[in-house]
Amino acid sequence: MKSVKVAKASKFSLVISEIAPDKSISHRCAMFAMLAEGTSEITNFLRAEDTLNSLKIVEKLGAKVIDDGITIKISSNGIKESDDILDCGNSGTGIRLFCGLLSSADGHFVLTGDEYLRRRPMKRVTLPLRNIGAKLDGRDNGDLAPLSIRGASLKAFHYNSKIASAQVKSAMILAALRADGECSYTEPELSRDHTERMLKGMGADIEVDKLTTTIRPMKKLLSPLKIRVPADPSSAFFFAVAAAITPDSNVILEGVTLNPTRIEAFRALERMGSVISYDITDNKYEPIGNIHVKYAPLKAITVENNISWLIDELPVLSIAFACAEGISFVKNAEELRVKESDRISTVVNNLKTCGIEVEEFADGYSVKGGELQEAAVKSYGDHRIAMSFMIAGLRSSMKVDDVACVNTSFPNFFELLKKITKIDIED
Ligand SMILES: O=C(O)C1=C[C@@H](OP(=O)(O)O)[C@@H](O)[C@H](O)C1
Ligand SMILES: C=C(OP(=O)(O)O)C(=O)O
Repeated sequence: MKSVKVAKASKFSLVISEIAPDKSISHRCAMFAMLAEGTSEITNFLRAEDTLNSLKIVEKLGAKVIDDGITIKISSNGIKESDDILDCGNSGTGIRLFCGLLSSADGHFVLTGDEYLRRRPMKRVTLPLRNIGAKLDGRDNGDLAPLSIRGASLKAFHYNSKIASAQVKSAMILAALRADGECSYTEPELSRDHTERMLKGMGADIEVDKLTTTIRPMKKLLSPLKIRVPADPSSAFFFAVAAAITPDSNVILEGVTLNPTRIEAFRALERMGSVISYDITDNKYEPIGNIHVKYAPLKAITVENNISWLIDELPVLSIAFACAEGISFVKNAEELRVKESDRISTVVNNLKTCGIEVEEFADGYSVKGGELQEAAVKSYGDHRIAMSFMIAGLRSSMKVDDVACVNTSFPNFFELLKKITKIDIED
């Protein structure tokens, strides 16, 4: 799929029940099933490239996976050495969490990924894991994939992380489950907490006290997961912004996880003036429900706190900034530079191409609200950049090149966008 042309939209009113299932939770379902005794049963698993790669890896590691198209059943008899490399594709979550899971497994493993993933930093997990005895290596002294792991015994640890990263935290929690004593992990700001919630739900001995998670090693295998994966708020947010920038529009996004560490972008949109309500309908592992977003004129805001709670949504939030009155700022967001693309420069370059005044800083950018111009922009191979600028097209028409990357997280994005406007896909 080479490019997409998105036509300017007129007002719409939609209820969307088919938002892509949560990517973070789906990865964890596949991996955590390997720690359980018995069969985990997962419905609404995200069938997108990133998470299907994790599922394939789990199979290569010896798990039995039965998929009837609705429920995925995973049973494991311990992690086995694979006779092949383990390809995480585009997924930072995949590769970093597998580092934690495999550090103590019996055998030798090689993790790799696509050209984008092979450029992303891995020292954030390989160094702390090496410090507790893991035998991990890779290019640039363990910073770049392909990574090789020789499973080893791990020492108990107390780790103070300098970055609020759920991927690092989860890798260390997975390692801690098999370390030789009680471990703790402290982060500077709470990052998404699916790992803690899900593993606790499976019976792991994990306690969370503000920014510190204490983990006692597993004495026995955990209980299997029985879970329906909720919709992904990071995917839902594209359609929240669609309604927020299209006069007289509104959207109801159904069955989304309302985990407080995941809905900060909706809170930011509320601060900008959108009318948003939340309605909890379920609560297993975490609160789940519907989010209703109504158009209202937008005003500029500064986003600088709890950045990890909206890090993936910042590209499309920036489209809302471009449609708001005043200058919005993103600060403390240097982590954006090490995602699938350097999202500070890719957002800034594309907004400039659309005639918006922007300024780039080391840790963020500013966006002066104005009129988005019809333009042709690039995805830089990054799914969130591709989808963000397709949403910008609802305001001004837009051609976005290189959009196959959308399949990493949200394969039915195009189908849903078609409910709002006309799109031409060039294969
Ligand atoms: O743990 C996770 O599932 C994720 C954590 C975040 O990355 P960091 O841990 O690098 O902040 C986020 O950007 C990513 O999309 C998913
Ligand atoms: C950063 C992302 O994912 P990952 O780190 O898993 O590649 C994302 O989905 O925006």
